[in-house]
Amino acid sequence: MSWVLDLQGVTVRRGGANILDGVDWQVEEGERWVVLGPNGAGKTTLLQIASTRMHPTSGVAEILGERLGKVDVFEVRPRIGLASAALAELIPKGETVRDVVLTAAYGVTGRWREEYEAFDEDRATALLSVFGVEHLAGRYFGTLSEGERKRVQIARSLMTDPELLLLDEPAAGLDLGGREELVGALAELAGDKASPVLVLVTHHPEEIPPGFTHLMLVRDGRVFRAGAIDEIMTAENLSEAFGTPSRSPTTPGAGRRAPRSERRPVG
Ligand SMILES: Nc1ncnc2c1ncn2[C@@H]1O[C@H](COP(=O)(O)OP(=O)(O)OP(=O)(O)O)[C@@H](O)[C@H]1O
Repeated sequence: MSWVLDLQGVTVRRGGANILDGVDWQVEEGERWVVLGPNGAGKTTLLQIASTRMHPTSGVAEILGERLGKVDVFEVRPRIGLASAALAELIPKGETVRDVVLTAAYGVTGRWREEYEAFDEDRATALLSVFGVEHLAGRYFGTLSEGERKRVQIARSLMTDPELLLLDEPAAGLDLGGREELVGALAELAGDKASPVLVLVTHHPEEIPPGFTHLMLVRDGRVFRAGAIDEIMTAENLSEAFGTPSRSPTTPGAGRRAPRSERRPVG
């Protein structure tokens, strides 16, 4: 079996503490994962490993069949799409939206002297159109609303036609309407068989779009529960992972997935 992600005993040690602690995680072709957990649980660190931006202190991480530490990460990165706040900060505010997407073809932020083919230009335009922001192609990235920026970032993350797409809190900073729209766009992505393997990091259960198949709950740098989303998404598991009293985690109007023990039979 060739896994898209295969982490075995992955530990990351920083400042005298294990911020990831013995993480085992296997992701297969076609799966759509949500990584959910409270602030500071280690979700972003996990994506840093999965995106080859960080190496484990101990343990083994294989990404798209390549073992971290034994592969030139710059060869693997074009196969991985990433949208995160840290990456967004690197995008120059005076870059046009079209170039924000286009420059992903070279894995850079900020257009300089690279030459792009007509094919690249067409793909960038098509991706902006998929996320409903093609009318913003000529605008400067710094002038966009937060919701528009998120859509542009996801379009950018798909530019290299990646095999694995990692989204770190894509709905952070959005108002309710913006979040609803983004969740809808992610649901479409999840439902499209041509989409890459998806990993969505969030700490809000109500931001989980329909179509996601697997859930990992992280707590204190460890995998608390992981598996098929319908099995793991229970009120008990969520309250234990978040250390909160058991209650529905969904908010009115936003909820897509009530936890299993709270769903009512239909009909
Ligand atoms: N370089 C570092 N040195 C020391 N501690 C670190 C370092 N990087 C991260 N941490 C700590 O590791 C823990 C996990 O951080 P991480 O950003 O992965 O959590 P997270 O689950 O993504 O949190 P959030 O939901 O708040 O974004 C946090 O307590 C953070 O302070």
